[in-house]
Amino acid sequence: MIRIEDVSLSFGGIRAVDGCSFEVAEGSITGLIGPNGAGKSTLFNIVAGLLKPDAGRIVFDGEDITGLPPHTLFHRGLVRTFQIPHEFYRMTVRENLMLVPPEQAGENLFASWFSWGRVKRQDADVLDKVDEVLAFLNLTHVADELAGNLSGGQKKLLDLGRTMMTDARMVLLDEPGAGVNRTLLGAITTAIRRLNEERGYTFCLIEHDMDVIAELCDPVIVMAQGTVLTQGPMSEVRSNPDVREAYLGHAETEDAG
Ligand SMILES: Nc1ncnc2c1ncn2[C@@H]1O[C@H](COP(=O)(O)OP(=O)(O)OP(=O)(O)O)[C@@H](O)[C@H]1O
Repeated sequence: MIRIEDVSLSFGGIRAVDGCSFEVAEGSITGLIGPNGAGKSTLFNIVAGLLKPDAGRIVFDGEDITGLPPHTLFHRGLVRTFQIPHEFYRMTVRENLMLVPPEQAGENLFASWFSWGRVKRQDADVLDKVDEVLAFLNLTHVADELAGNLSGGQKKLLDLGRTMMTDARMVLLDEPGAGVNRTLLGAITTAIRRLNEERGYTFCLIEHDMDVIAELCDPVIVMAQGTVLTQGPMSEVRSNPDVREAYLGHAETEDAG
């Protein structure tokens, strides 16, 4: 579904992504792991249209999408989970979901925020879907709570909910488990799995929690020093000595530093 072809990007002298190639197959939940500084987030930002690579290309559904802006990718069904902008914390959970109905606001969340009156007039078309998303994610009981009052895990669920409002097909998730307690982590992994199995979403997710990766992802791509070190099922990746060395080598470097 997505093919990353020999992509490179340097920041000054640092080769953050260095000749990186892999594919995310349609219908998969593909994990992207690797030690700190391996280039995972930079690669995500390239795929999501936030950074342009120095070389290489990104092919989505057979079309070259390299360098296309996020709102164009959004309309093609490629979405990166949103960091909820601070202003949105002063809106309720329900209002946050109402801001991203499929055909308009997600293109530019700030634009929709400034034209809130217009968005509200579309309520009738959107409310059913909002209710469905709230129920799916077990957020109905906090629907009228301000988003800023949610726990970290609930905010991540709301992020997923906003993705669901967009009819996404391919979702890039950046550390869905970071800073989330175990109970809500279970809710998040269940939601990801259900979206994959029941709605056909394809996921590519960066995650440092290996339990989350082992539970959800096949295949797992391991990046180190800007490129792919190895890939395969978690059981294989876990026992690969090169992977261990990449992580340990990094830890030693950090210890030394
Ligand atoms: N905007 C930037 N300017 C300069 N250097 C950057 C920038 N963004 C990333 N880097 C560098 O590029 C390299 C790759 O960083 P990146 O954040 O992509 O790694 P990562 O695998 O996502 O790491 P982590 O797991 O810690 O998030 C690192 O050496 C980082 O310091």
